[in-house]
Amino acid sequence: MEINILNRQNTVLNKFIAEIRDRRIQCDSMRFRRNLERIGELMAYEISKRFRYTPRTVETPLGEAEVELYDNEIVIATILRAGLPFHQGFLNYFDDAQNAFVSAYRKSKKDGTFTVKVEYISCGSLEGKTMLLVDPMLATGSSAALVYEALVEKGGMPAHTHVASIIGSEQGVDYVQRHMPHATTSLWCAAVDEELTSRSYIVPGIGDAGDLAYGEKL
Ligand SMILES: O=P(O)(O)OC[C@H]1O[C@H](OP(=O)(O)OP(=O)(O)O)[C@H](O)[C@@H]1O
Ligand SMILES: O=c1cc[nH]c(=O)[nH]1
Ligand SMILES: [Mg+2]
Repeated sequence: MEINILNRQNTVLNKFIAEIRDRRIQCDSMRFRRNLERIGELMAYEISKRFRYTPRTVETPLGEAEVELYDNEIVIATILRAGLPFHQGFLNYFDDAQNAFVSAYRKSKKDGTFTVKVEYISCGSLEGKTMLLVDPMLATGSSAALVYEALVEKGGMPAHTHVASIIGSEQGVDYVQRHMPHATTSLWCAAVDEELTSRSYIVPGIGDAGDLAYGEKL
């Protein structure tokens, strides 16, 4: 699996990551959502470098211009809730993409562990398409791997899947490498942190992305 960690190069992305991590800035939920969206836009640009391009001719008022355009059929798939602002960033650039939405949540057990439950799935055909599975947090990696399986079962097999996450953990990166198809999946993270808490929150991470974007849930 191709793995791309974007903050290994210093760019303006660092500022957006710093703002979503900073406890004094992240509590401004409108700015937090917009930062997830801005990171989605930057990642869309980076991922577009992997697409397949063919030459086209565009008529201008004064003549004809040659331009290379991608012809991948793109599906942007998102895990509710925290994925929504990130998804919007991708959709701002891939404005003609199809879209898929999946609900996944952590169901706690009495012993303090949890399983991830996938319930709602809305998607069209994925067969032969380029799927972008976007979710800002990759903690244990279970949500991404289970949602991928559920989407493929319902929509068919994409030609290639780009899993895009903002903050990953080393454990999550390792998990998706072991549980997703090697040849047809790429992973993109803005940053990867070393640790998880006993409740599988990323350290230093950002906290709970869904709550920061939309408020605490019961
Ligand atoms: O890699 P994992 O260990 O599976 O964790 C990552 C998941 O956790 C977050 O969602 P959460 O369950 O907090 O739902 P929310 O978006 O509704 O807050 C996040 O958006 C991922 O979907
Ligand atoms: O650190 C984490 C882990 C899962 N979900 C989050 O929102 N944050
Ligand atoms: Mg959450």
